[in-house]
Amino acid sequence: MIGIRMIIINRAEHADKFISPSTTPSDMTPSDMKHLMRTDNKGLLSFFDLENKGVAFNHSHIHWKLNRQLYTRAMKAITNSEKTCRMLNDLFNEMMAYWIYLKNPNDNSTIIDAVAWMVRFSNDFISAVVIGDRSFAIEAHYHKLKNHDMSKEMSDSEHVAECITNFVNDNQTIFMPKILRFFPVVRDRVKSLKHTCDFTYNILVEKIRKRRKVIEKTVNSSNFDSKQLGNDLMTYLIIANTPYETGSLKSVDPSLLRPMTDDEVRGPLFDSLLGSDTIANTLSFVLYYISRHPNVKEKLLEEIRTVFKDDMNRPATLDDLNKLRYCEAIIKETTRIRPTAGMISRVTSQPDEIAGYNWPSGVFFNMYVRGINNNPLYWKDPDKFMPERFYGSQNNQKYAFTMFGGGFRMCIGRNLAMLQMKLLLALLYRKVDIELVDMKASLNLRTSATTVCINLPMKVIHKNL
Ligand code: HEM
Repeated sequence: MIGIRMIIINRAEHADKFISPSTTPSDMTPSDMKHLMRTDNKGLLSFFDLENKGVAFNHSHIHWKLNRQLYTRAMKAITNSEKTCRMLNDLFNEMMAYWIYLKNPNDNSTIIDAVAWMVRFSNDFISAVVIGDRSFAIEAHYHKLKNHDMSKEMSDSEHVAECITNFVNDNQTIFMPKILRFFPVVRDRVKSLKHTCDFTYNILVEKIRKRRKVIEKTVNSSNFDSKQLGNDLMTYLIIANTPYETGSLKSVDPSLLRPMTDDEVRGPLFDSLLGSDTIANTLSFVLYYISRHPNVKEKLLEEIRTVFKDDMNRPATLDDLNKLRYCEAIIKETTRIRPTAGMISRVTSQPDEIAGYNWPSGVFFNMYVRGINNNPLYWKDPDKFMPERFYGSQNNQKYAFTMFGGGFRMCIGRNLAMLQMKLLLALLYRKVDIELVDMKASLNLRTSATTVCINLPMKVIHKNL
């Protein structure tokens, strides 16, 4: 990256040294926690108001710790819930209806840009479960494709989806040294990203204000019961440090023992929307690899038939989730070969010996996930797409496969992401077949801090219409 010295780690056995362990007691001080930060904060984090907000980019140890605890607690409650599965089924039915409206009149197929639809689906799903308030990205996308007029709510949803994609596609900009901000090419990227952030922040803050009012009304009602409060991240954040908080917080800095401001609540919600885009890109890669491997598709269909038996119309449930083992293996194998998060970064917080050398503090390390995931040292026939390799204990080397990072800063949304990806894959292949429009075309990729798919033309063939 321009202006930044970076040490690349391409051996799994060296990663453990700079990816902090996740077992340190929560009352340890920042200096006890080694290498917690992802960047040295000389970039534009404060310009984008990310420096002490949320989790993913948070550079303030005390704010990160508070957000991480609240976020983790909410994700546990949200992920293991049948309500979450129901939302997924409902959104799937909605997307399927739009694909049928868009069907070619001469046959049973619809041509889609799989990435665009996966982005909208994930956006709606993550908004519904994390914010507790659905957005209208799927519906808005359909109307956009049909050139229909849209309500403000709908065009806002479509614009948020575009903003999130824009942010994820160019997130390296926020790490650029401040001095480069005024350089001609960088200036335009910073401007575009600033618009992206401001627009999305405003939409989120508007929703937070509305929710505060609803919560106030609920808790002031004469027959108030805490179960009436929503089971979503936004509610958990709004009631944190108020008498209505249900769990306790560990070793939080005394200055943060107060209700969070709207902008503070907005932080983890913004992180979640970014996570929705990561799901969408991972799913797009999964669809691509399944189309390229008919034998894998056949095994997937077999698993779907076994799990759903004769009823291909019933909603998918949490119970199905645990049975979809091959589905999970396909997702992991896709990620091994083509990870969306191809690098995991940390900055040394104190002098340390890493990969056989002594380093001072402040050194920027990047674990080259894609290289390690595909290294023949750890993987037999790494170029072969073989989901079955994730069945046994083929590889015991820690960090030989990394999908969600590790240590204190491991992905908070990993279980929710897996839930969405597994159930959606099963629902999709139950109802339709999906093929690449051009089997010879390679993936159209863009790599920033993550690798994304720019577009993916696919043909959806509707079964039983
Ligand atoms: C397939 C989907 C996803 C993948 C592959 C993925 C991957 C990752 C990776 C590699 C990291 C960095 C971990 C590290 O530095 O050790 C991360 C962090 C994070 N992810 Fe995800 N993620 C996904 C979905 C999600 C979702 C759906 C959410 C939220 C709803 C989410 C929320 C976060 C947050 C908040 C962090 C920052 C954690 C911290 O800094 O403490 N992710 N993710």
